[in-house]
Amino acid sequence: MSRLPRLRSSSPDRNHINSDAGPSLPSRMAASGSLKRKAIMEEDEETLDQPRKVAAVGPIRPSRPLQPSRTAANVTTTRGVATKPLTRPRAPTLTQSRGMSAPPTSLKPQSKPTAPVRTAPGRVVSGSRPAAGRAGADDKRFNELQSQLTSIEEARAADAARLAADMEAERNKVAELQNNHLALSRELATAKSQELNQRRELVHASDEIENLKKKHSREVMDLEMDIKKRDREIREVTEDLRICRSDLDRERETVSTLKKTISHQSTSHLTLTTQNHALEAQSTALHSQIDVYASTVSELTLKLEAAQKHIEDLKRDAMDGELVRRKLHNMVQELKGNIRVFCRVRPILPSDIVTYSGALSTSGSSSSLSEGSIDQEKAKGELQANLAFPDTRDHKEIVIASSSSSATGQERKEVYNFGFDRVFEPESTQAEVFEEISQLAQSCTDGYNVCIFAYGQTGSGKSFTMEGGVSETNAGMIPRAVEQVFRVASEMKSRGWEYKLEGQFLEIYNETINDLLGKGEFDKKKHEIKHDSKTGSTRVTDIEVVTLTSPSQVRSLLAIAQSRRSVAATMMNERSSRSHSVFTLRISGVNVGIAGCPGTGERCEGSLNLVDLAGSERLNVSFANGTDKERVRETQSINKSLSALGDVIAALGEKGEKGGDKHIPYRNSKLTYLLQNSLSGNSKTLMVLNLSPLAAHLQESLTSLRFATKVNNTTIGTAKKQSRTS
Ligand SMILES: Nc1ncnc2c1ncn2[C@@H]1O[C@H](COP(=O)(O)OP(=O)(O)OP(=O)(O)O)[C@@H](O)[C@H]1O
Repeated sequence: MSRLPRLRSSSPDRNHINSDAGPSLPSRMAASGSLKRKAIMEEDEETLDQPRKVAAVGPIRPSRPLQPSRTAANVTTTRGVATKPLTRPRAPTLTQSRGMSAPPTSLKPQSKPTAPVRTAPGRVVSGSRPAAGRAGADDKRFNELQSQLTSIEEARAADAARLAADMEAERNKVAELQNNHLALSRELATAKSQELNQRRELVHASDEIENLKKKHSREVMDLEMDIKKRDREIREVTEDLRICRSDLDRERETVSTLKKTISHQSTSHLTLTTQNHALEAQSTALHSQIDVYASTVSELTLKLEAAQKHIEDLKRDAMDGELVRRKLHNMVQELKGNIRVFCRVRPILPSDIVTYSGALSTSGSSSSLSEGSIDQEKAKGELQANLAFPDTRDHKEIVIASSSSSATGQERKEVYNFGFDRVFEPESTQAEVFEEISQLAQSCTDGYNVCIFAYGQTGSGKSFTMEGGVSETNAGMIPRAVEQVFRVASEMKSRGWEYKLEGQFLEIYNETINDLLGKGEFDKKKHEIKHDSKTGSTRVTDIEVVTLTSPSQVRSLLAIAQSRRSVAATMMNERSSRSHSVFTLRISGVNVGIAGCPGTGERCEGSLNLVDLAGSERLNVSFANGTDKERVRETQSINKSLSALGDVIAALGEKGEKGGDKHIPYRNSKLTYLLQNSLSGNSKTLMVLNLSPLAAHLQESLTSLRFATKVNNTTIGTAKKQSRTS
């Protein structure tokens, strides 16, 4: 049996297959860059290395079928690999012809028997026997051989025929196999191309799977996020639901409440409907009444219009009346005298009893003199000067009696009688004093300059009169005047006037001005007095001018001034006694009118100067030894300014009497220069003479009384005052 040569596929062929399958494969691998795909490709290659059923067919050359005519010896593979030759059919074994190893190719009679016949390579038929002896045997033998040969030939022919038939059969088989092979090759090619396609599809599928995986992971992430979002939403919705439920519960409660209310209201509604019907009936009745009233109203409206017109006329009359009142008030003040003098005697104080206990004839220590006790009253009687107030109706007189010893030793009694515009006894209250002063405060709001002095020796009650004590009843002239001005300003609003109030507070110490309301260091700033001749106003440079909004504010300003003065005081020197203090309240008003009645635009500017003068005692009384130079200087300065004040008032009096261009020595002191505009012209001046009730101060009191009388006899303007002196 011949076998088909086994054709193995070599690695180049595999490469060929691979190259057929894959010129695009590596590039795809490179393009994808995917390790996984590479692994798949390696796996593919390994799969290709596996032995296959079709590999025995040989390399894929479908276009070259096997050649049936090629002998086994000549058969080689296309790659030069030798294949086994087809097996030659074996001839029947010849037992007689041992030397013949192979049959002759053709059977021909030999013409030269001597010649060795080479039947087969290496074998030679020998012809060395003698031809004669052996001719018959040879012929016989030859014949035998010939017959044998013939039979061999025949056998051989038969074998050849059989062989040819076998060959033919083999060829047929080969052809069939080749056909099969071709068919299989085609199938293989088809299968390979399918495989390639499948591989491509596989790669595509891998890519797609990869993409799908990515997409899937993205989708999974999206889904997870979505789930989280949904979870959040669910939580929110749950929270909303919870809130909604609670809202719903509340709403349910509200609804039930409302239902109850509705049921109540429907009941009320029914009641109201009934009432409404009743009211409608009433309304109809009222409508008819309204008609009656409407006619009445129209009548009243006419009357009201007439009344309003009348009111406006009255308002106009009132404003005109206000002008008349001002004029009359001023005339009254002028008639009273533009310089007036009040005298006020303070009561004896417990401190006086302590101070002058040595002078008491009655025994007993000062500590035993409790207030209101008989001893104290007795002591007061002893200490008190002989003062009398005979004018019990008009309170205009004060009489002082004194006794002195003459050179001959005779006791001489003297009586001094003084008359003033008003004399206040020790029991007089602050309110009573102010009642007389309040008219001057009124003049101030009418646009006049007013000046009120408190004059007297140290401890006579000047500060008490001007500033007063802490309590309401003890409030002095300054807070009361301010309060009055505020009250008048607010009352005047109804008459069409609007006021602005400003205040300043200064002291004159040793002819130097100090700002008691200033914020800087006390006693350091230099201030100058400036007069405006056109407006008649006076201004002090660098002085703190405070806009006043309420009386309480003025009280706190007084406290500030007091504290600044206390800082400047020394143990030896009570500042308030040694300096003049001047509180100035400036009032500016404009007539803006009232509703329905336009203002006249009239303006007025007035000022109220409340002056607490320094102690008026004489130098030799205060400082008998006169060693303290500073205090001597203070006293000289005080005396100078007080005498300058007296000179100015006297000059004004002379001018009033005689007229003409009498020189008024305002510039002789800071005090008179400061008060220049408040002492002259249309100004009104009041001097409050404060007296000590003590007998010990009698001489000082008499000096003060004489000075005050001099002032009281002075006339400024039209009115002239009379006075009586002893
Ligand atoms: N009318 C009065 N009623 C009750 N106490 C008075 C009266 N007048 C003065 N005093 C008291 O007398 C004392 C001395 O008064 P005040 O300080 O006012 O005198 P002064 O003249 O201002 O003295 P100085 O010149 O030292 O300032 C104070 O304690 C005061 O309270």
